[in-house]
Amino acid sequence: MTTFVEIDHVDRVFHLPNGGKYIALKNIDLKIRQGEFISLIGHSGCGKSTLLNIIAGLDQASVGGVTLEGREVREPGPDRMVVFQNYSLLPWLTVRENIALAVDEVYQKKSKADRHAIVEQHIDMVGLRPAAKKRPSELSGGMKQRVAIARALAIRPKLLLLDEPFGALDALTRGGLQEQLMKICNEHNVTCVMVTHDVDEALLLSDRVVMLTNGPEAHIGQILEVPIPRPRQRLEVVNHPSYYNLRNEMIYFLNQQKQAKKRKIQFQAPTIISRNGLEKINLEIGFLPLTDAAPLIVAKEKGFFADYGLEQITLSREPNWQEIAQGIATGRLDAAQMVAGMPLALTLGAAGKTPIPVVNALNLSRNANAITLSKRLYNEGVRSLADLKAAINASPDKILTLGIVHPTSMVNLILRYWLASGGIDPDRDVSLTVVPPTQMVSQLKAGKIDGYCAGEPLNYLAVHEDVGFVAATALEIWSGQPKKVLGVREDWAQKYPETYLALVKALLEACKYCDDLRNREEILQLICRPQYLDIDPVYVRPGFIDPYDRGDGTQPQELAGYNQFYLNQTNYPNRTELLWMVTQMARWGLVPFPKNWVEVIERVCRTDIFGAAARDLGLLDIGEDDPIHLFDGKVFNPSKPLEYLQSLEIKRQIRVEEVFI
Ligand SMILES: Nc1ncnc2c1ncn2[C@@H]1O[C@H](COP(=O)(O)OP(=O)(O)OP(=O)(O)O)[C@@H](O)[C@H]1O
Repeated sequence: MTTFVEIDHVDRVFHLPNGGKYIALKNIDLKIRQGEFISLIGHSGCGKSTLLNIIAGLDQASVGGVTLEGREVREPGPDRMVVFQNYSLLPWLTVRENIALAVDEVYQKKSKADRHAIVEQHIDMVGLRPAAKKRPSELSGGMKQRVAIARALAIRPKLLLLDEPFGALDALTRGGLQEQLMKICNEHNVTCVMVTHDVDEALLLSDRVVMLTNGPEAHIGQILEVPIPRPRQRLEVVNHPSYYNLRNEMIYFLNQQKQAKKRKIQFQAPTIISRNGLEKINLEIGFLPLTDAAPLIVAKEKGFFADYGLEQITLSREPNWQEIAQGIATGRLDAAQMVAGMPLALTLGAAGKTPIPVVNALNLSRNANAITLSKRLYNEGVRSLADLKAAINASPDKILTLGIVHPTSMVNLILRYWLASGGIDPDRDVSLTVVPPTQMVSQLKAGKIDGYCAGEPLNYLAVHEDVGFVAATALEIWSGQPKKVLGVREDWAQKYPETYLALVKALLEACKYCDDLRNREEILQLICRPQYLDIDPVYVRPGFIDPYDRGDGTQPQELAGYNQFYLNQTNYPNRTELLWMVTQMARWGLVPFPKNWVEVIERVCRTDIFGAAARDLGLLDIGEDDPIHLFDGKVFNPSKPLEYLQSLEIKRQIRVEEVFI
């Protein structure tokens, strides 16, 4: 993406009269393309206007900054025009004079006739010719806002900034103006950032909706791509297949922020409730709306948490894996469902982040990942990895984009491994991009990505919607691969040892329940409820209960063990597997390979806690650290990880360092 505006790690700290400080914005990082329409949405007071003012140059970031076409924004300028909710027109000037004032100021070198023509063109653009001689007091709210927009556009700003521009208008006027703005932006390729509270307005106008969390320290919680083609008609937008999904995502995010705020207020009261011999029985556990959240949902709904004394468990549905990582890092979440590599990556401080020791004493699921490629590739004859390589070779100018849910997820490591085994360099021959799971299918449908590696039900959804086919499943690449784990901070585990043990035991029981196939129908109904996956069970059945069609016309595939929660030593936090992940993260430059890898693995992989839980439950066959067999015939021998790493052909520069944890 060519960056037009870059908001580069912006913090805004306000110094308060009492000597304290208020951190309104924290680490806002966003790149905007030319011609893109971005909406900023979030609850009142979260910092939307503060951010807009920083982009406008009306306010300064305390940390980081903003660049427009590579130049730093330090003060207001005619290349950025702001349209405010209250119009800001000069009351003693007419419509024409208000617009002319800005035009005369900016275009001093143009002739009077040229300036006049610009003013008249913009009066027409917003349909105000009959009112051109009227003063603001003689205009309706909608007309005043049209003047403000015309005035802003007349000086051809590079960036149009709109702060709730239609907030004060009635619904009819608002609708008309939204359509006019959309038309003007399309015709003139205007780049816009708009603050709004209105979910439908954001979806109608935007290419991307940036959702801010509540302050203090508001940050970007989620970014939604709106894959609805332009030019847009309101009715077509509302009828677009992704509209209600996107709308639900936004409402869910906003509701969740509201609840988080409430919980923060309740936090004033003592938040640690000790009972039943446990240090803390009230836990907040994060999860993502994916099929493999089943053990957490079952533990709550079937009473396994309560059986182990954990009486007050809140399952918090999170928008993406970044939010899970942040929730654990800040202590907002006690524990979370995590992608398998996340405890390790957080502990090592992957990608230059501050290391946060996180431990795993329980694997929650295995397999149920797959690689989906687009129907377009299918129609070009791509069926296998070799076909994909041939397609890439045949079009060297076109770089395919493939989605992953998080850099530390197994899907990233598995997709990279699969590509590299076929001679495709995952960093050079294709482009990998992080997409929240909830947006994977809509981005594939919109042609923004050409495929992805993800968990279920995302692969089957692409097949069902006829936008993709499954090129390889986890069972074919590495049968039994770890998928989701239970992550908690190491200091949390030390502070609440009995609680942690109870949590592991309750979830082990839930995992066992999930792998009793007689319970699957019941579990399907539980996990699809609105507060969890919020999806029609029909989309989750394939692979979970029924076999599924891969979307390539072949017979439904045998999927026994595809969603695995307990059988075949699923839950053992296997050190060999973790070490393999270290090699892959080092292979792709996410982390250095730790000289002290034994220490790192022992620290993250808490087989001692798993062993204690298994013993208490009478489980004897708990698992062991066996070598790993992958689809390309290579065997990973844990006694020589560096040799293995060096033997891999496609890789980045390997750094071998002592890692201090
Ligand atoms: N000059 C200031 N000094 C101290 N705090 C400030 C200052 N300006 C803004 N804030 C605080 O920063 C936070 C963000 O304010 P901002 O106006 O950006 O929010 P907003 O999301 O635009 O809200 P709304 O939707 O209600 O307009 C608020 O908590 C506000 O009280």
